[in-house]
Amino acid sequence: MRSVDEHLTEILGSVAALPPLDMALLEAQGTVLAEPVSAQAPLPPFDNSAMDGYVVVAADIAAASETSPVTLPVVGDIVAGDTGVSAIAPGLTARIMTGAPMPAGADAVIPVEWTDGGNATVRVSRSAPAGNYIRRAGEDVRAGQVVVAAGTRLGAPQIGMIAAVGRARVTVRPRPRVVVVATGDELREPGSPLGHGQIWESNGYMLTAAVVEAGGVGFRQATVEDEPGKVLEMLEDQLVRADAIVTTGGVSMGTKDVVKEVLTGTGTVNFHKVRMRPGKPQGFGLLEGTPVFTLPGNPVSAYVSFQVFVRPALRAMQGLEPDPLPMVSAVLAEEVASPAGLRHFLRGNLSFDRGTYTVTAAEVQGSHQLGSLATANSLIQVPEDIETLPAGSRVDVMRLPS
Ligand SMILES: Nc1nc2c(c(=O)[nH]1)N[C@H]1C(S)=C(S)[C@@H](COP(=O)(O)OP(=O)(O)OC[C@H]3O[C@@H](n4cnc5c(N)ncnc54)[C@H](O)[C@@H]3O)O[C@H]1N2
Ligand code: MOO
Repeated sequence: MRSVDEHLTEILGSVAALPPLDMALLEAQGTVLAEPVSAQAPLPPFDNSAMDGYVVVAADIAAASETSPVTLPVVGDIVAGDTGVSAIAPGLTARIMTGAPMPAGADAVIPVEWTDGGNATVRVSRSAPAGNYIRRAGEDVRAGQVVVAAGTRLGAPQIGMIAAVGRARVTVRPRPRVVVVATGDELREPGSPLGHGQIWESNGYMLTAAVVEAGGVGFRQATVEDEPGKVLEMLEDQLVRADAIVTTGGVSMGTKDVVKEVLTGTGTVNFHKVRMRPGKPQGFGLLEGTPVFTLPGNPVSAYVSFQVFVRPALRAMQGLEPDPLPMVSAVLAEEVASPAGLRHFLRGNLSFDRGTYTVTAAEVQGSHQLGSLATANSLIQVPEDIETLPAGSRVDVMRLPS
């Protein structure tokens, strides 16, 4: 038996970040930036108006008030997108729109609400300091400033930022393409009828969805029978399109545990019992350089194994830190028991009330009981050396992706 940490260390020692690719900005959504993106020019690139109103020389309206407005001749309109050079002489004003460049000579913007909105002349009924409602060049981003650092996952704000500095393409680590393979003669496709002893295939769906949640592209492969030749052939066929392969089922001690049978010693794949529950039987290795994770067949075991071993590896392949799922410290609502010597991952429900996280373990914790996983929002982690934790104890809780 090996520990969870030993197994994870072997995995992380064998996977590498995928080579970077140049991608169109919108295609890169959800990928991880492999280069720092910096601004070629300041943002905003020029001083501009923050309001629809009038540009003035502040000193000209220093005495303006509701009771004694100042009237100025309006010499023109400056709208956003104006490229011509304009200037304002003292004693004059021009109408200006939000985002339009400040004309030379003017040093303040008066919002239209402080005026009578006049066309030929305008009455200004409030004074303003120099700089009023002017957005200065470079006050958002300085020229040369890194706006999105390498290693950042590109969400909507980062994509907006990169476009704002004029870039249409970026160098990113692509999403890892992960082929998910479910094995088992008893498995039938959801949507088809079941005979006695058969069940609908669910791990393939669940793990493909988990791959997507972890930032990868999931390809669910049609179920294969427990026939060694077919399983090996199918796995080898998948290598052309896979950055990683995840299998589920066929790794324990049964006579039909074909994944273990065909992969033991193939490439660098090896099988181990890991000191955890659920998820004890695990296999991992490289097949022609591609990481292969052979997860157990019990649905909750497969899911927990994915979160503990596969997700960190997929993060490393994207050039991210192989962090575990976000963890919080919570108070146990009820006592839990845990097997000696195993790290126990219990399905739980985490809630936050008046500054404290509380977690309640699901009533049933069998590794075949998917029902209690589908209603859980977290996994309580009980360390190997603990057998009982009374209500009120502090525990580490992993939040499941939502
Ligand atoms: N003698 C022993 N028996 C078992 C041991 C052991 O140490 N000694 N370990 C148990 C543990 S722990 C686990 S976990 C399972 C792992 O078994 P396998 O990985 O070989 O998985 P299967 O036997 O193929 O299936 C187990 C269970 O899960 C259901 N299953 C499998 N694939 C799917 C799927 N794609 N969708 C839905 N359900 C699936 C399958 O029907 C079985 O009920 O071994 C224990 N046995
Ligand atoms: O580990 Mo099995 O994964 O306990 O059911």
